[in-house]
Amino acid sequence: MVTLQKVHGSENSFFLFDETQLTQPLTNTQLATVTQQLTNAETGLLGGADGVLAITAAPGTAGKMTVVNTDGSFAKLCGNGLRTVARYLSEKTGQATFKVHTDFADLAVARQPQLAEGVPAYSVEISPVSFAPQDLPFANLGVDRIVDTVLPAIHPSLKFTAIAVPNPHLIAFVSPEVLAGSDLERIGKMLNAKNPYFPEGVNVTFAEILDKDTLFARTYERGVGFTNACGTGMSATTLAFILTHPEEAAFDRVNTVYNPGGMVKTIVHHDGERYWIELIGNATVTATITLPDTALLAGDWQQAEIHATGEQAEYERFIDALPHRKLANTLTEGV
Ligand SMILES: N[C@@H](CCC[C@H](N)C(=O)O)C(=O)O
Repeated sequence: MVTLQKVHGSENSFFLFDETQLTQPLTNTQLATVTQQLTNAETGLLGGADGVLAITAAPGTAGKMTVVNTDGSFAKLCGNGLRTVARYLSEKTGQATFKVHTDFADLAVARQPQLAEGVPAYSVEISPVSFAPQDLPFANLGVDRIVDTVLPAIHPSLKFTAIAVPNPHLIAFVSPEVLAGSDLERIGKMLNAKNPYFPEGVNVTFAEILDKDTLFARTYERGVGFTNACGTGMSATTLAFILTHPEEAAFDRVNTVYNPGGMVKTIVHHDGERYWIELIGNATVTATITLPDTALLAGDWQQAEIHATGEQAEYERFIDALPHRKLANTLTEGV
């Protein structure tokens, strides 16, 4: 038997699977298949999810996180997911601060005070950061760095910033009308199908500046489509905010980033050589699921024993009291 958790950060939802329960970890092909079966919105478990967070042993850290998108592609990082992995490993090991291994870096994570009664929170490091074309990667756009740049091949007037953190993000600051309009979906679909500009796809975020240090962000995700929130996207967007709007944002200052699934806090640091971002937000477990490992591999949910934790009601109470819920609800209608 294996036990999974259904988790979310800002309603960006995942199945968390600790593979140390198995005698040997799954192959990448098995993990991609399990992810596609579990997360499918129609045939998956509990209405599906945006991806799977797989945990394996990694000496010198509390564990390794592997992120698989719902389409079976592997992601370089996941910020909302890392908070839930941080919570899982914190509860498993009893540690409050530690490192989680990913393919690109060992990332510092820490337990934080609850956001509200029954809403556990964790902070996670988002890094490494790069603007280099080969790290995103991008090509055929006539530039070798995209910071506040009009890209006529993508949109006639929006100014874009492209940042790998290390997964790829393309960001534009937009008006409320453009935020609610059809450009985000059009650009997200174009750049995540076969295209000459971002050959491996890219997460596309449109953000509205609400105030000093305050944003509303919406993301069309690589390998997924629209999500309620993208943690690495909100982290990269905060860095883009500081670089492109220095009168409204600054390094080492706490930002609030609202999103369709809730809100997070972000702090961007720069020591002259490198950038890194602290992402702070909820790590919510909505259910635990126990099933035979053979059933998990076969995508057979009939023997799954599901236990709802009750945390979702507390999370919903928390977000219902947030500002900008009307905007969030309007954006998610019909998606
Ligand atoms: N939602 C995630 C990002 C997940 C990975 C993304 N789809 C990719 O392929 O880069 C987050 O919270 O960061």
